[in-house]
Amino acid sequence: MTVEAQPVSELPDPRSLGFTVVAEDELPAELTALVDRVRTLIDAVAHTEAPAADLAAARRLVEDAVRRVDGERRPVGALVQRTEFEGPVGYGTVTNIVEGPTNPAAPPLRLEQAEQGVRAEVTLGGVYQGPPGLVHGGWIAAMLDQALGSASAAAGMPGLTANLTVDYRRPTPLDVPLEISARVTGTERRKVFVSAEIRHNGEVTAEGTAIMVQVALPG
Ligand SMILES: CCCCCCCC/C=C\CCCCCCCC(=O)SCCNC(=O)CCNC(=O)[C@H](O)C(C)(C)COP(=O)(O)OP(=O)(O)OC[C@H]1O[C@@H](n2cnc3c(N)ncnc32)[C@H](O)[C@@H]1OP(=O)(O)O
Repeated sequence: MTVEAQPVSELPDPRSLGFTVVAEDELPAELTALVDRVRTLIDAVAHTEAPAADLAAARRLVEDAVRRVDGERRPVGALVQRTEFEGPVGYGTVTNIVEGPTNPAAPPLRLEQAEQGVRAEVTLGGVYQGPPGLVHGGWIAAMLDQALGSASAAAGMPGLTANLTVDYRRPTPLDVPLEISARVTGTERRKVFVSAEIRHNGEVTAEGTAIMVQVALPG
C-alpha cells in the first residue's frame, strides 16, 4: 500500500477554528461523579420492577435534578482535550456518544494509546442489549467506529469515517469484560486504513475495518 498521507505533526489549536475546548482534567469531579451515577440510574430504570409509589417518587427526584443541572450549557460541538495523548491529537467531542466523558448515555469506555494504536476494556450492561444477553450489533459497530477513528487520530491523522465494514464473528455477551483494539494499517493520500477487533476472553467476537478520510484543515 502506498504511503502518501503523512501524520499531521502540528494541528492548529481548535480554539483558533472556533471550537470550545475543555481540558479533561478541568472537568469538575462533581460532574464526572454525577455522570457515573446517572449511568447507574439509567441501568436501574431500564431494569426496575419497583412498586409504582417508588417509581413516582423517583420521577419527582429526577425532575428536581433536571431543574438543578439544566441551566448554563456547554455548546454542542465542544471538544475535550485529553492531555495524556502524545502530540496535538488528543481531541474528541465532550458528549461523544461512545466515549464522551460528560455523556451518561455513553458506556464507561476509555480508549488509551497502546503499543500499536489504541485499546480499551469495557463491560456493557443490559441497556446495550440487542438479542437476549447480547450486545446490540449497532453498538458493536459504533464502538469499532470510535476505536478506528481514535487509532487514526492517535497516529496524528484525525478524520471522518468514509467507509466502515463490520464482521460479527461470535455473539458479544453483556456483563463481561470486552477488549477493544484498533490500529492504522496503511495510508493513501488522505485515506487512512484502519482495523479493529472486539474480544471476549481473548476470542474475537467482532472485527471492523474502515477508511478514515483525513479532515482538510485550514492553514
Ligand atoms: C484542529 C483539530 C480539530 C480536530 C477535532 C478532531 C476530533 C476527533 C478526534 C478523535 C476522535 C475520533 C473518533 C471519532 C470516531 C467516529 C467517527 C465518525 O463517526 S465520523 C461520522 C460519520 N462519517 C461522516 O459523516 C462522513 C461523511 N462523508 C464525508 O463527509 C465525505 O464523504 C468525506 C469527508 C468522507 C470524503 O469527502 P471529501 O470530499 O473530503 O473527499 P473525497 O475526494 O470524496 O474522498 C477522499 C478519498 O476517500 C475515498 N472515499 C471517499 N468515500 C469513500 C467510501 N465510501 N469508500 C471508499 N473510499 C472512499 C475517495 O475515493 C478518495 O480517494 P482517493 O484519494 O481519490 O483514492
